[in-house]
Amino acid sequence: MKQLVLEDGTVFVGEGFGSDCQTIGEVVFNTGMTGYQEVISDPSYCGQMITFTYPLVGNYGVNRDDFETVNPAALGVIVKEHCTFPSNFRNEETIDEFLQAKNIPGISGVDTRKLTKIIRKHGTMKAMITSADRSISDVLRELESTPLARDQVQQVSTVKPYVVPGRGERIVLMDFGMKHGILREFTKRHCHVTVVPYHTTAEEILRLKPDGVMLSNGPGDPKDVPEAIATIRKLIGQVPVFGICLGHQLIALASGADTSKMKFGHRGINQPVKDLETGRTYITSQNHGYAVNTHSLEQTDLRLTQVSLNDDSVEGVRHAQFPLFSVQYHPESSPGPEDTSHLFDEFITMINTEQKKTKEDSKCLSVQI
Ligand SMILES: NC(=O)CC[C@H](N)C(=O)O
Repeated sequence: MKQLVLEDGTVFVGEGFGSDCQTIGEVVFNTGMTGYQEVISDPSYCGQMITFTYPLVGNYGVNRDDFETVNPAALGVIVKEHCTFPSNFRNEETIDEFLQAKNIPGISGVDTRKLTKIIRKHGTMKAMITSADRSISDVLRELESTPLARDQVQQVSTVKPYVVPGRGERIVLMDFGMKHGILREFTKRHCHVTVVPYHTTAEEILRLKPDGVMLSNGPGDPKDVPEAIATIRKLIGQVPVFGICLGHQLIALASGADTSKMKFGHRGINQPVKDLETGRTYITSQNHGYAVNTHSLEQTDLRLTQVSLNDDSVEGVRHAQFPLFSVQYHPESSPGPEDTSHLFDEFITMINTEQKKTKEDSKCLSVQI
């Protein structure tokens, strides 16, 4: 038997599955009814344990296609029930086998809706999955003396740059813990993508002569990656930029706005977002625990373009002069609705418009000469 002990002393006893190891992390809840494979393998969960509000997890197994990264960075999985006989034509292994292979502990038999209500009330909490034999006071002492990691981006970003060739627009993708879905959206559109580590400087990026720079999602507090904020500050105005999730938060910080930690965040695949430019509402896929502070945008060149219909938090911004926009949610879905995948087309259109402008400017210049 295993136990999940929250830092406030709440204890849930259940059955262990997956890896047998002990883990300490931040518990966050995801409300998606499907997509557990993509969620568990999303690198933005680095340092966190995921609890699913949907009661049955693993019923279509784990397949070879739906990974968002090869080695998941989530620290634990908490479920009401995990399926041991998955049924699906793509099924390769059970969630239990998958978590064992990836050394991620799981606990089942937990009332995850009760757990979610506790988190909604108190906010996200530090917790431990450990053997049910350990005394609670002992576990609480260890929890208190173990700080949560703050170097998650460093843990999940690529160590070296690499290229995914294509004949289209040349994109430099800053990898803060990129989901494969983002890369997939660019390769689908025939782009030539150079993926670079999180600490790549603006000079190194501009030397690659990119047509556009994509800033990926990633784990942790955006303020923990000051080197990326400094890079982005230099890129703004030099090249078209598109940011997703952590990338969006870093753009805000680089522009002089501020971010803060939300009480329990947005994690799920049915989050409604209103586009203030068109008046349309989109259903989006989300996974974030930090948000850009709305009023902090006032003293910047960023304009608020999208808001969450659940809590009015910032979901999108656009630069007033330069070709740059970003969103807090995941237009690449994986998992979730594809309502906003057109944003990748908009980015490519933005790049092409900029290229045309530069060509016309150089023509004017040569006529004057
Ligand atoms: N998916 C993401 O990029 C998450 C961004 C950031 N780590 C947050 O939790 O808000």
